[in-house]
Amino acid sequence: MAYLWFKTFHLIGIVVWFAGLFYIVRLFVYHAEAEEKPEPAKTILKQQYEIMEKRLYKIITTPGMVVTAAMAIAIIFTEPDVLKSPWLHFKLLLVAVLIGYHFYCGRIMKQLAAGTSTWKSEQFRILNEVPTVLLLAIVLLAVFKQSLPVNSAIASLVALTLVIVAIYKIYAKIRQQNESKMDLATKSEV
Ligand code: HEM
Repeated sequence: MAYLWFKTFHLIGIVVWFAGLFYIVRLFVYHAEAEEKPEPAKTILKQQYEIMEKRLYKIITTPGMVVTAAMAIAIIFTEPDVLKSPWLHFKLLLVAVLIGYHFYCGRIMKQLAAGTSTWKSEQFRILNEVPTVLLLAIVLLAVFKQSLPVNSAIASLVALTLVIVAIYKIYAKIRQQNESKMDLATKSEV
């Protein structure tokens, strides 16, 4: 019974952790775009994003990671045999990459606050897709376990990456068209 409780909170921790990871990099996009705004909007927006990022990281994202890991350890204590499963070893490898990504986001957050970040908003948009791919890979491993259909899993990861790239390119084109339209409208007003 304890095992099911731990698994429940393991899953809740994952939802919270990923909500934070996805949202924080979206805030980085807005934070980087604020650099291009005229004063005083630039300073006001940057200060606001700095506060939002810090709160999100400390109150949502990091606790989400801690709950996920703590509940995973509790599951392993109740079912130690699971440690012998090769799928878990591979999952842990991917989780290590995810934890690295988490702390890397913390580093970028500090650089943005110090004004030393060299990241462009477009680069943050691409960075934000890293956890999407990790999420699919980890959940596939956790659900299928040793019976994971490796070929289909790789195909679905490649398909997801291609869909992300296609959406990114279409979105970039739409943004570019909108910006050109706005430029034209501003020029005709002047
Ligand atoms: C912090 C490191 C983690 C460890 C040590 C860990 C370990 C475990 C263990 C031992 C189970 C129970 C497996 C079983 O029922 O046989 C489990 C379940 C699960 N984990 Fe994790 N996990 C971790 C992080 C994650 C992350 C980051 C995700 C998602 C991105 C995830 C997704 C899942 C899912 C979906 C299940 C339920 C699988 C099922 O009921 O069949 N885990 N995890």
